[in-house]
Formats: sequence, structure tokens, C-alpha cells
Amino acid sequence: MSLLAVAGLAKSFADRRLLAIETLSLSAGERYVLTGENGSGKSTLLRILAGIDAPDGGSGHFREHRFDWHPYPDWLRREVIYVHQQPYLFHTSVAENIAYGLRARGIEASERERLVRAAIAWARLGHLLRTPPQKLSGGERQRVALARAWVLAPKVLLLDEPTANLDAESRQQTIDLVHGFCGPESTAVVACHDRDMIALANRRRLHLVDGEIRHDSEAAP
Ligand SMILES: Nc1ncnc2c1ncn2[C@@H]1O[C@H](COP(=O)(O)OP(=O)(O)OP(=O)(O)O)[C@@H](O)[C@H]1O
Repeated sequence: MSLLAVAGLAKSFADRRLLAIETLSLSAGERYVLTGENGSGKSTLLRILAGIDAPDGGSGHFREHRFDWHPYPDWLRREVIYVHQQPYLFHTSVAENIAYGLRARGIEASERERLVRAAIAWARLGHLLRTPPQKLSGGERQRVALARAWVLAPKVLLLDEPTANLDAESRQQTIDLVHGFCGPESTAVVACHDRDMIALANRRRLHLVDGEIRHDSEAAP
């Protein structure tokens, strides 16, 4: 079943056409890797799908609900979450960072605490609760960002190169978390150059070339 689908998605910067995607459909229960050379537009595409940037043209459907980007609907922001390659963490605490989105959604305190505890356990962050967020390593920051997204149970998770610049152990921890993120009702797209991530079982390949998406078998090795 198509969860998020876009059609006629175009984006140019100055006179350079970056994206010209006829159709792209992300299905519930499927996971995707988004590949493409440096500068091919992977981040731009994810940011557009999450409503952080607007395309020059295009329309979308989330399930049967049509939307466009003028403005990107608030209800869709609850369903689609983008995690930056170098996530910004507030200078509060690990738990407060994870709770941030729940607080913004008006989740009451006891439920918030329950969900934050679950997210901390899921991302194995228990030993870092007293560490100031600005002192965390790159891999730990990425795990806090993943926990912050996981706790909101998005239907569409968009991850921008989550393993870039991580050492081998942090990379593996991140890959394991990403692997376990999605259920049958949701989907995830991971932009990456990481061969291990690309090779993960049950992941469909989307490859950006000349602004267009090539699927699985059409994608370069
Ligand atoms: N706001 C902007 N203004 C002008 N050019 C931009 C803007 N944002 C992105 N670009 C350009 O669009 C191109 C695609 O950038 P993008 O970050 O989406 O690529 P990418 O595939 O994610 O690259 P990488 O693999 O290196 O992270 C780049 O050439 C970039 O310089």
C-alpha cells in the first residue's frame, strides 16, 4: 500500500535542474536506501518530502489525502520526520531532547516520561543520561536523534546519511537501530553512501541520477 507518493516533483537552483521526479511512491512496510553521487540531490529530496524545503512544482498523496507544499500541511509534519546528518541537540539533557517533540504535541507528563524511558532503552542511551548533549560523540548524538524520532512513531522516517563520519562501532549501532525502526504500517528512507547500509536485507534501492529516480534493478551497483 502506498503511504507517501509524489508526482511531478521539480526543483532547480539558479539555472541547474536538480530534481525532476515523475513519480515516487513509498509503501508501508518497505524500507528504502536512497543513493546517488555527491550533490545528486538526496538531501534536497528528503527535505522536500519532510516539508522543510518546497519544490518548484509537484503534488503528493499521503495515503488517500492529497497535499502540496504551499503550505505543507501541519498534519503531515506529524507523520513525516527528517533526521539530519549532524543533528542539532538542545543544551538541556538527553532525556529533554528526546521529550521535546512529545512536549510540543501536548503529551501529558507521565505518558511522556514513559515514552522517553522506552526510547532511551531502545537506543541504549541509559548510561548517557547525565552527559551534557554537547559533550556526546557523533554516534551518540545520532542515537539521541534517532530516539527523538522513534518516540514520535512517524509513519515516514527520512534519515540523511546517519552513518557518515562514525567509527565502526557507532556505525554498526546506528545501522542496527535503523534496521529495527520500521513496522508494517510505516516506511523509512535512508540516504547513504554506506555499503553496509545499502546491503541490508529487505531494503529497496532508490538511485538518483540526473534528477530522476531509478528503482532497484535499474540502479547502479
Ligand atoms: N539552497 C541551495 N541553494 C543553491 N544550491 C543548493 C541549495 N541546496 C542545495 N544546493 C545544491 O544542490 C545540489 C544537491 O545538494 P544535496 O545536498 O541535495 O545533494 P546530496 O545528494 O545530498 O549530496 P551529498 O551526497 O554530498 O550529501 C548541490 O550541488 C548543492 O550545492
